[in-house]
Amino acid sequence: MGIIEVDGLVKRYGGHVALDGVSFEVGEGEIFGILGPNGAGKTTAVECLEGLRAPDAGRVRVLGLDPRRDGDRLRERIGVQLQQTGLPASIRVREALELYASFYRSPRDPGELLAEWDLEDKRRARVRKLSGGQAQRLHIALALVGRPDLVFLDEPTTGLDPRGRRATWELIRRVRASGVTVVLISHFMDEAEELCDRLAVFDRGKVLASGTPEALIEEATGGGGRMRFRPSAELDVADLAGLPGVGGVERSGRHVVVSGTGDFAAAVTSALARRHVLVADLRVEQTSLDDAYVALTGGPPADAPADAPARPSDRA
Ligand SMILES: Nc1ncnc2c1ncn2[C@@H]1O[C@H](COP(=O)(O)OP(=O)(O)OP(=O)(O)O)[C@@H](O)[C@H]1O
Repeated sequence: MGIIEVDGLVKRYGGHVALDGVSFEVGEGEIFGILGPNGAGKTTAVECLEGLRAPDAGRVRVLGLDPRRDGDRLRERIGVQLQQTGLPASIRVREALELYASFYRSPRDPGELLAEWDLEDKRRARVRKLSGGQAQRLHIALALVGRPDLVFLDEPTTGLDPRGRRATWELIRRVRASGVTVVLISHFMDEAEELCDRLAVFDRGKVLASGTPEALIEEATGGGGRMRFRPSAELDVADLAGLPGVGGVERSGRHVVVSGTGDFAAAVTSALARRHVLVADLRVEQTSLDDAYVALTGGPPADAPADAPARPSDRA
């Protein structure tokens, strides 16, 4: 049985269909990603899971409970990271954790959470004075106070610098390692590929695809990768197009870009060697979740911040 089971979920706002027969399942101990462009229905789906919205049709079970009927019991066992906590602006970090702890029968020790989320130095700081990264970490710590079995993290690394993002990824992995199932809403494809065991791509109220990042990449793009290089001598690109596994060859300025599957890179390398052509600036990239997302939704994440870190490529 899944920790979350969603089958044929429909939610309308007036005449607008926000969720149009959504189905997916989340297994125990997974980090499950919910991806999709703005307005795809991600928040609406998560709100239905948390019992905050009543579905118009379909079946939703979270930890074996019906979120609408058993909302109180469910909320004792889930943690929700909110972008805005609605905390009084003058409250201090430690007080916020103590306040949240008071809502639960057997809460985590606030001091332990301060240490775990690197907020010890800030325990007496007012919440409104925290930096973006510190506030983000506090919001996650608050979601964990009640020892949840399942936690919903909404864009947990938005606004963090690259080091902060990696540190947060590590902590999210630790949350999972402690036995908590994680549902992660994200616009960052590198983050989803790095962290998620499985994920669902939403678009216009439907789930376009779900599965492991690897399966999604394979399904949406056929897998494979791209090779980009600058040849040392004139090269007839048509010669490369017929090699085994090669799907496409194009010129990009002085560079040649070859895409393909299987052992295409080895075939291209030996063809070049036979023609005594050397390569410079060689870069080989595996097809990424970003490519799969673009293939599925027809565009990049609509609101991915312009300074979103580029996906690291495998440089040969
Ligand atoms: N309370 C509401 N009343 C009317 N329409 C709403 C309401 N909430 C959301 N919608 C609409 O439902 C659709 C799905 O919205 P939702 O917030 O679930 O998308 P999302 O995928 O979370 O988007 P984002 O990435 O921007 O947060 C959108 O078209 C949105 O405008």
